[in-house]
Order: sequence, then structure tokens, then C-alpha cells
Amino acid sequence: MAASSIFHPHRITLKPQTPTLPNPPTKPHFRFSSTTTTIRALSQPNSPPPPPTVTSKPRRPADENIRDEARRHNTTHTHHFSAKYVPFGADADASDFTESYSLDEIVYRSQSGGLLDVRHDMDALKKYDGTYWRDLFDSRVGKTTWPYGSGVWSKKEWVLPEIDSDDIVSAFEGNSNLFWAERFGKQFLGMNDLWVKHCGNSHTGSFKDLGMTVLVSQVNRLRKMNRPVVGVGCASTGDTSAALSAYCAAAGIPSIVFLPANRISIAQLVQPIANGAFVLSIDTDFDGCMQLIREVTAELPIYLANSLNSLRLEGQKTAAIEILQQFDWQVPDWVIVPGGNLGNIYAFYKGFHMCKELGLVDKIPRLVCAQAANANPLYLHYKSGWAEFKPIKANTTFASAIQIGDPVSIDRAVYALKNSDGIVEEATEEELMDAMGQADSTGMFICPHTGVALTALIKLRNSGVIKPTDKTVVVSTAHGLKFTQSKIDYHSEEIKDMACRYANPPVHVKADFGSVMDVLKTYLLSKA
Ligand SMILES: Cc1ncc(COP(=O)(O)O)c(C=O)c1O
Ligand SMILES: N[C@@H](CCOP(=O)(O)O)C(=O)O
Repeated sequence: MAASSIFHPHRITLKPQTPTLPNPPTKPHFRFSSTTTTIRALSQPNSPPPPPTVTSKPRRPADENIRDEARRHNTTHTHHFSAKYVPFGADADASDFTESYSLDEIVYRSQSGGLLDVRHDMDALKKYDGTYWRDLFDSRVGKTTWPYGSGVWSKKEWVLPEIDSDDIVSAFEGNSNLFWAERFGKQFLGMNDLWVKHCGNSHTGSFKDLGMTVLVSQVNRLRKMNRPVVGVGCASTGDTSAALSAYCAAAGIPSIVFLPANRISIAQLVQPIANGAFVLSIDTDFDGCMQLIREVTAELPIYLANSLNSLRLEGQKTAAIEILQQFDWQVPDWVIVPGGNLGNIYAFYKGFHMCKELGLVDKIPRLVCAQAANANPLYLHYKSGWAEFKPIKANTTFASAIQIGDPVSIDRAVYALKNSDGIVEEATEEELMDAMGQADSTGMFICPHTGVALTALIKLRNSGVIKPTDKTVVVSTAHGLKFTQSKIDYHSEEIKDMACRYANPPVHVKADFGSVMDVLKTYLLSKA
């Protein structure tokens, strides 16, 4: 198929309405280096860690860039943190796993065909107490020191501890804003402590950047080690492919993306095209693309970039750590995450759980996974009391990035929900679009997936499960600008069987002073 023909004709109509009114340590001994923020051992054992010293950094030589600067300082690294792949669900207390793999191996599945998990050497990390880690992470926020200026790599010791900073491919992703949804909370839910974590305010416009920086960095390392990786590939509903192609392009690594034809937004489609990926538009849905990429990556030297690959989740889990950090290490009562392939809900669990295990906080939030009713295999599984899981054929949904019927991380999601006293909710098309309309009317510009998460919040609030004063975080997973067609359809009031209660179409007015004044006066009277 010619590249141009895969741009299916998108209907962009926003008809003006007739002029009516618009509606309403005995821990280790260490010290932070003010210039490098690396950890140095001090000679005195058993002394508590001092706080980081905050001094201004000397300007680096003019012919040195930030990566060179990091390389120069790298010699001071003395820590011994490590991580490896183990079968997902392997006993965390077992010090010697019978099956484990180096992260430098190319492996996505355990011997039994199950999922893998990245297991950190927790004993090594536990040699430093919670205060140490909190101070270390806090000392790195918002800086340009390579690679710690990234919200992911500011937690490098917990992510990929052994990678050389030189191999990291980063766009300084993460550090996304935690928005106090004051008006939405007050007006629609009577809540005063409602927050939206805008993970879509990111390099490629979705939370996928958090995982992709980790995966592509590891690929960069593998290629330098002459491992057989010619390119990196994924199946995608649009966001994974955008992130993969951007990070690969930044590193000069070929990327290959399998997209379900005519099922992703035009803004998402153009991202890998612009970033030079090899784009296959395939006549199937996401689950069909996922099946194909799994078969292809088993045959060809293409590294798999979907979240089946547990490396991705190491980056994504930093969003959870970041939320705690943004709350000055206070733990929210609830965190609500939209779910599709279901890697992210586990990533959040893992981030929160690590913070608890390493003493940064003393509990974890309750997690809610929100699905579109048109693509709800996890919801059905939950409602059946976690009886046997049955994949489904996912139907079309405005939340197109989560139109997934056979999620690869189902076991991870179930684990996360069971261990966080979690809940699964669902949203109909009308509910998710209305929630998006409501949120946008209070100054946000969210994607339909965030509308799914907000619907879950509305339902749990209305049923009294979530209390008005509960500190609640809704995870916004992509930028609304990637999904403008859904908003155009909604505000045009042209969606079949949908009332579009919060539609706000433009008013068409004749180009004369009197007509404009008439319309404005009526409008102002309605607001007075
Ligand atoms: C915008 C958006 N939100 C939510 C999700 C769901 O994340 P996960 O697949 O990790 O459940 C995805 C991808 O699946 C996505 O692209
Ligand atoms: N929404 C995803 C679907 C694939 O999820 P992944 O996390 O397994 O890559 C996308 O944007 O492609």
C-alpha cells in the first residue's frame, strides 16, 4: 500500500450551530557530590546519610556536552545495584531463582511460556534507607544533568542500574505535571483533593515515553555489545509506535511498527511516519497485530518493544514514584489508571510497592483499572470473581488506544489489583465522552482514555466507595491533541445515539455589527 493511501479520509466537520445559547543507614555511608549527584562511599561506617548539599555547579568546558560531562564524572560510581529477569510471580523471597536471565539477554518469556519480570537486588537497595532514596530522587528533579534530568533516569538505580549513562537514549521524559483538578473535583464530584497526573504531557504525547526510553537505551547497549538486533518492532494502537519511532530515530536505530489499519488517530499515525519508522498498516485489529509481531520477532533480529517485554514497565513504574514525590511522599488513597494491554496498571503497582518495600512510604494506594465497556476483558474477569480469564473480540471505541481484547499483561494486572485491594470499572462510550467533555469544560484537554478513568472515578464517587475527601489521582495517559477527531465529533453533536450533553459547537453569525451584538448580549445574559 502506498504510504499516502494509508491516510484514510478523516472527516473533520464542526458545523456551526444556529445562534442559540451555548450551554453551561545503619545504612551505608555516602555523600552526594554536588557536581555529579553520584554516590560516593565515605570512610565512616554506620553514620546516617547527610542530606544532599545544594551548591551551584561549575560550568562545563565549552567543548563538552552534557553526555560528555556525565562520562567524565562516571568514574565516581561505586554502587553495586543490579537487576535480572525472573519468571513473573517467582517467589520474591527466594534469593536464588532457579530461572533467571541477564538483562543483556534477548528473552521475553519464561521457559514455561509465562511472563517475565525485572527483579532488582533488593538487598543491595535496602542498604540505603527511605530517607536516602527520597533525598536522592528529590535532588535530581528538574535538572539537566545527564541522564538524571529525566523523570525516569532520576531513578536510574531502581530502573536499569547497570546501564552506562553513555548508552542512555532519553528525551528528558517524565516529570509530568500533577494537576490539581480543583474545578472538576468541586463542580462534578464535591471533591477537594482530586489530581490528574498528566503523563501525556511528554515527548511523544503519551506515557509510553517512560517505558520506551528504557527499552531503547537497553537496545542501544545491546547493539554496542554486537548482539543481533537489527531493528526494534511493536504492534500498536498508536502511542507505543509513536514513542518507539521517536526514541529509535533519536538513537539512529531502525524501527518497525505494525498498526491496525484505520483504527488509530491520524495524529498518532503521522508520528512514526515522520520519525522514519517502517510502518505496516495491517488489515486486522491490535490483537491481530500483536500476534503477528510476536511471530515475527521470534524469527527475525527485531527486538520486541511491546510491554510483553518487562523492560518497558521499569520505566513506566517511575510515574508512580513521581506521584509520591510530588505529594512530598504522602500516599494518595486512590490511583485510577485506564487499562488496555494492562502493562501500566502493574507498572504503577510495582512503583508504589518498591517505595513501600524500600521505606520511602508506609503503604500503597488502592488501584482502580478502568476499561472501555467496548473492550473490557479485565472488567468481565473481575466481575466473574477472577474465574477463568476469557479474551474477547474488542469493539470499536473512542478510546481507540485501549481497544484490546486479549491483553498480554492480564496476569500482571490481576496481581496488581489483588495486592492493592483494587477495583475494575468500565465506561460506556457515552459516559467516557461526557466525562471528557466535562473535564475539558474545566480547563483540561484530555484524551478519551482519561475519560474512561474519570468515568470510573465518577461511578465510584457516586456509589460512595471513593469519599469526598479522599486524595485521588486519575492517570491521564495521552495528550488530548492526539484525539481531536473524537472531540470534533462530540462537539458537532453528530455521534449516533449520543446526547453529547456537554457539546459546545461554535455559533455561526452574519458579518454585521448588529448580529454579533445580538448574539453576544444573549450569551452574556445567560452568564450573568
Ligand atoms: C493512551 C493510552 N491509555 C491507556 C493505555 C493502556 O495502557 P496499558 O496497555 O498498559 O494497559 C494505552 C495503551 O494501551 C494508551 O495508549
Ligand atoms: N496502547 C498501546 C497498546 C500496546 O501496548 P503496549 O504497552 O504493550 O505496547 C499502544 O499505544 O500501542
